[in-house]
Amino acid sequence: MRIRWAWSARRIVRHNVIAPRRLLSSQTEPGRAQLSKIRNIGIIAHIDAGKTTTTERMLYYSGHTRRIGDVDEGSTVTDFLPAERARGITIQSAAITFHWPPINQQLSINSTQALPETFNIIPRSSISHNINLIDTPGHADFTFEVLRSLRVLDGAVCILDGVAGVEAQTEKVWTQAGHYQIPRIIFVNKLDRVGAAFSRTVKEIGVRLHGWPAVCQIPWWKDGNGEFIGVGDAVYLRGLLWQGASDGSQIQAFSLKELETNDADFAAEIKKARVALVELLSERDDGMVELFLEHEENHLSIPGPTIIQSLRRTVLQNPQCIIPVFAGASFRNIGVQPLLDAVVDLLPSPKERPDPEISLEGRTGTLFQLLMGTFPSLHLPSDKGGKRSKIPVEIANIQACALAFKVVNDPKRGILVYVRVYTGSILKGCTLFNTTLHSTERAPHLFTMYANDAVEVDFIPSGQIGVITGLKFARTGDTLISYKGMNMKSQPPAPINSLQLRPIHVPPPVFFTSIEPNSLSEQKHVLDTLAILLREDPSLQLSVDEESGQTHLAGMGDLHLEIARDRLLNDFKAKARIGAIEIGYRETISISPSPHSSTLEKVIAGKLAKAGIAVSVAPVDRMSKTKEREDDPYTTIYKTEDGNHIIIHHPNLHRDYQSPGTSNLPPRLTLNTVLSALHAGASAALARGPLNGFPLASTAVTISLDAATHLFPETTSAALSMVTRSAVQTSLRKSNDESPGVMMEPVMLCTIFVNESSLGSVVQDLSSARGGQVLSLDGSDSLSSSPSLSTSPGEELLRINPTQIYAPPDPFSGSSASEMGYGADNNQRQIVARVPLKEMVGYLNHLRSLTGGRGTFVMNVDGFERMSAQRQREVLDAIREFV
Ligand SMILES: Nc1nc2c(ncn2[C@@H]2O[C@H](COP(=O)(O)OP(=O)(O)OP(=O)(O)O)[C@@H](O)[C@H]2O)c(=O)[nH]1
Repeated sequence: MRIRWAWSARRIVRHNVIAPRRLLSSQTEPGRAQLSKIRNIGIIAHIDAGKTTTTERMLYYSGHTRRIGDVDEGSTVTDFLPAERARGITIQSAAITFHWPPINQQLSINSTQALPETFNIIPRSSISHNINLIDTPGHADFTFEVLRSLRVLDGAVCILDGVAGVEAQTEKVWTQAGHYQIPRIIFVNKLDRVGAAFSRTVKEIGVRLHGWPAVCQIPWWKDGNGEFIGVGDAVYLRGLLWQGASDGSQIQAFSLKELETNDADFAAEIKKARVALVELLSERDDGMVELFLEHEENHLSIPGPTIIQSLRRTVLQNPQCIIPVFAGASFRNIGVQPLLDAVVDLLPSPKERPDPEISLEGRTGTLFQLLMGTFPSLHLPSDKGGKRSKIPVEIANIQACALAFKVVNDPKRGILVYVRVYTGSILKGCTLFNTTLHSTERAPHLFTMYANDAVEVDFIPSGQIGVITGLKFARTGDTLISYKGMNMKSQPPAPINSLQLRPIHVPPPVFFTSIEPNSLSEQKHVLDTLAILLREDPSLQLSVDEESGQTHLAGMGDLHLEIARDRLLNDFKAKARIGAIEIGYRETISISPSPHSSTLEKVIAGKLAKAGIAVSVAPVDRMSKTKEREDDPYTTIYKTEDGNHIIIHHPNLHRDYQSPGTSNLPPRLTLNTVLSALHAGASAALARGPLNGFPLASTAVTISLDAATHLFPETTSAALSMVTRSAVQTSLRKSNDESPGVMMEPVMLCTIFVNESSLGSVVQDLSSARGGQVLSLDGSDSLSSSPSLSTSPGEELLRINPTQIYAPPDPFSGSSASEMGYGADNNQRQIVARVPLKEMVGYLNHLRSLTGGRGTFVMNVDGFERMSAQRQREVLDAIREFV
């Protein structure tokens, strides 16, 4: 029988429904969708696993596009930047909204009506859901793009290439998603390719992703070992056959009985898969044990929807020990509709997610704690004598709180700020306070983004993802608050004005390039464009070299900067010369000279400005051992990614600027503006070291600001910044004159995966030719030392024996352990090593040549390390030669 997908879903529903129910039309306008009918999901995977190809099918089957976009032709919806289309890779996360099942194909329940009692056994996927899909990039250089997206996801689909199996980048992103407690399901894609090995991939899931694969579908090969034509569904006990050369919307469903006549081996394997699935679920879910007993211990008689319920319960467990696995080949249009059903059926709605983490004045807690007035050690002005009213007014006034998780420059609509709302609703035209930039701006227009269409909406409710246009400042990663009574000139009271949703740590950039506008008249356009790039991607950093006047753009990897360069020159048509991409070395000082005091008295913009300061500098590891107290209200500490500390003592100025102590400040200055000025001055001085002009790392600057001697009625923030910069520069020079500083180089923590047979040569190459330090081989010690792949503190990794994992045999390989990739020679080994970044440039090609193309690796910045005099000379000679 040939059927459309939704009809087949209904057929199943009909078999399992207890009471009759009406088919009703549904009101599914996205802004009003009930929270339980929203899925905020991401697609994560290794580069080229097929994320974009799968996304395009999702949009097509959901009815949001009329033709299937093709990555290879450059006609996809989600990869919309010219640079992405040219390279066929995803760089920017794009969030797209669609409905699944399509509204006109659902077994719909009027959303205003109470759900029938039997709802809990109707698959959720019978009813149209609002899916917000975030496509994330797969390349390691864009890991922070992935991290930023992960923060707003409620669930994720991990796509694996059925030929390559679990790859290094997948493992990394999988683990990061685990840190955010994001429930995940897996789609084994590209099963149409020669060399596809479903079974081996399933076993790799168990071993490398540390969860029990729950095989929900098995591949269906024509005549048992021919072309990939469909899947065997272990949940609903049926075969689903896709017709070749069609758009994949026609699927033939075969019952087990039909299959037993036509393809008995396949039917037998589906039954085996069902037995394995029920057994696996019984180990983790009491509900399944009960069902099993209720159905007289017959694995095959348990209804499909109840299996889905059990799977859902296990997927939502934290940590997630069971990983549902689905099969397909998106490019051949096989397997995408059941995957969409699984998204709706198995992944959580926003209300099933843990309360989001926030930070407030450096303390962490959850948003719910804040809203309920139970946030730890929170002091609010309305607290009287330590007694607190139930929900303090400062908290009750929070009308909405959202995370700007992505800023995109759209050629037609201008800057789009993608937000996820966590509480309240963002209303069209409301005033938003940006707690990162401390700026207020209006949100003139709100949109829901469909595949090729933006629909203007009046509000973005809690749990939803939407787009704000017309914002002038908001950057990727900023927290936005709507606050009762706030106008463009006011802001929420402290500490609400410091609220940060799900803050993430971005490591220091380790590559940089110089940018010079072709002419003076081009300068403004170049700088404006750079400002947009930085709003989009705060892991890019911009600085101006004081001596050469050159602008430097720094980033996470060479591809990261290459893309920025492409966007600057090609998308924005900026006319500038861009230098070669180089490694960002640092330098540090060796000794701490005596403290230095300085006063500035100067006419700035026609007005006398006056300020004084006292500073001292020291290498961080040789700082005085008296521990600075972060909660001391008279000391403010900033720590930068480069390992620099800026410690500001302000003895007679209490940090809470609402306290009477602030009366020591000059007119128009608050303590916040004073601290920002000192921080800016010190940071500017640290941007260029006295030894070779590299930025400083691991350097501590201690600033003493005595209100009585350093502040005057004429003190301005510009004067404070200038005097601080010059005093810190003088101290750094003094230190270097007394004992020359040292250069530092970025060192990477690398996790490398190789076959047993190449282990020796890779380790040898790392330790002798590249000056790396091998920290561990496999084993738990490697995991504890590798932040990219480690679990959260206290979390134990599940170690799974692959022979205990059920997977159907691969027709193209034998079933012995060795042929499945678990024999002596093919055994995957993991090496964790610290290696200087310089030695890792172009490493992938070298690794491939050492491992016959099978080795993969991921790396993170582990910090900066002092260089020996010899290495320092070599690097400087190489740089000079290059220049
Ligand atoms: N044979 C086959 N090729 C596929 C399949 N899915 C994707 N491809 C091809 O694999 C290549 C990569 O696909 P993409 O969809 O761009 O992969 P991606 O994961 O989005 O890649 P990035 O955006 O670079 O991370 C393209 O050439 C696709 O045509 C599949 O099911 N079978």
